[in-house]
Amino acid sequence: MSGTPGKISSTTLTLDGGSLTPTQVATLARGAAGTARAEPAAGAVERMRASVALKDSLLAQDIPIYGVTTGFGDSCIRQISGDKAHDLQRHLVLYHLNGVGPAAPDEVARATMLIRANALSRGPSAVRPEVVRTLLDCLAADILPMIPERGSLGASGDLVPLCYLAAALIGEGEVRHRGEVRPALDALLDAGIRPLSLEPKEGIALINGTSFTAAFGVLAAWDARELAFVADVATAMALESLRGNISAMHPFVHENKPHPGQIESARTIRALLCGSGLATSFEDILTRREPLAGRGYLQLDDRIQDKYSVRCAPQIAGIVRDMLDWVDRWLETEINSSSDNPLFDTEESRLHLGGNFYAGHVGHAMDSLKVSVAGLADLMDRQLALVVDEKFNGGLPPNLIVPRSADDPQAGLHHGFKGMQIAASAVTAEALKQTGPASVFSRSTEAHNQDKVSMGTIAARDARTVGALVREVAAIHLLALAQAVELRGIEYCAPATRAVHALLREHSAFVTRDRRLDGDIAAVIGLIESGAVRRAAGLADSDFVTGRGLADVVAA
Ligand SMILES: N[C@@H](Cc1ccccc1)C(=O)O
Repeated sequence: MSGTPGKISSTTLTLDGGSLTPTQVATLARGAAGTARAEPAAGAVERMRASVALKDSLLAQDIPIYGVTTGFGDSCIRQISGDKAHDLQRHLVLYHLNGVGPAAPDEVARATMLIRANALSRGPSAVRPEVVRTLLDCLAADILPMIPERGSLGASGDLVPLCYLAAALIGEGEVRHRGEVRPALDALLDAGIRPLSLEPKEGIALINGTSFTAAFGVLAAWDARELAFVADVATAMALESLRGNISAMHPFVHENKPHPGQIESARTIRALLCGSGLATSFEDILTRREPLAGRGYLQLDDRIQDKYSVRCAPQIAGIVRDMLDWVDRWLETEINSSSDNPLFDTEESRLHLGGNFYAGHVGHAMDSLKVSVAGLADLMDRQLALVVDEKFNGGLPPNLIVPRSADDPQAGLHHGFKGMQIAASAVTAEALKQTGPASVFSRSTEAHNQDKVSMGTIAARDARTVGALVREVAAIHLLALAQAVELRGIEYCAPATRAVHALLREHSAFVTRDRRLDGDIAAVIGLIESGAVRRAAGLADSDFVTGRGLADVVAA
């Protein structure tokens, strides 16, 4: 992950089509409404003007320009006269307004707008700078297209979803403006934004691209990074809860299998457990053990190594970290591309016809990412199963609720965290179910012009959904872990896990008797999503976005 967005809300991003980072997109998309400011770079404005001039000169020569003076897709065999070119763009937008499903959340709409504006700022799409400016003015005014989530093949671009963006810019249909649904035209006029009238090529340039898919992808990847960290926090707290063995996190182990993400997870867990009186080690176990003393067999009191969901946790969370390395690189390339067709080469004065609207890279990245992220839910659900179960939790009370004495009238009534673990298992199954690949489901469509498509939009939407489900599992798990470490004695916890426990306790009281916990879960989901859990564990936003790890910060 590259880029240093700092406080984007107080600055204006400059878009040149080549230097936007996923971090900038995620930060801007998730910032406060109306703070998303960006403008095209001077060089971008020049390039856009040059490609418009080339387009105009080719138009004047009656050369058939795909999507400008020809029909779309398979209908490219029909040329129309230049005087119909304006109307053609309008038809294009109208006949794709056929999306289905719920409207994409605001953060997705914002990310889509920023990514599309950046893509058009590269230059070869032959759109006027006004188009990019209008798009960015809407973003700054928080006028967001209502984009139905379903209907894109992720190839031929996100034609259907991006038409909703194009429609908003021309003042058609409805938008969400600071949370309120209203006619696009009213919102534009109120904000002092003149609706666009599309010039030839501008409609297809707006919609023939991967920006909606990439928006989901960037946000899913951002969530995955946060969740990898939260999984390490959970592992540290599970290890304390179970009085587990930190030796599995020793640098020697990980230097001998040096996947960087695995090393980073192990370092993070070690940093989180620094000063813990609950984590044990192989050396501790040796000092406690009774000598074999010539006997042929000895039942050991301690497990010398933990079950996989604790011992292999860095090898599991590390996969997400390592995967993000290449996923972020692919996303960064995608959002800094002309995902459009046709493209205008102003240096050679040539028109190029190609297939950059194919979202295959994002699709494959997301199909992989969602598998590894769902694996975190599986990991945490298994840890939780150990922590709540009196058969495995090393002396913690059954279901993490202190049993009443037999003569207490309430004895045997309380079930504590039993229901929480059931819910976590159900949500884990749902996350795992969502991991079926989308990119393998290519369908030949549109008169077999689009006879191989990416389905990247579905993959990216799945990946974001999986992230949300994993967050739910993590929230349930963290609540149980807060209970477990408190039962062990919070004073024995490491400072970092104690700080996480303190944050959780601000939102959820220790469970002394059966009570509903759904509100507590919702609160902790918010804490994970906003980065509050990570910050409590000691990793600030400024370090996180620049890729520094907890161990680097602690060592500094
Ligand atoms: N992506 C298609 C464009 C297209 C637009 C609208 C409908 C169909 C196809 C292409 O460039 O070939």
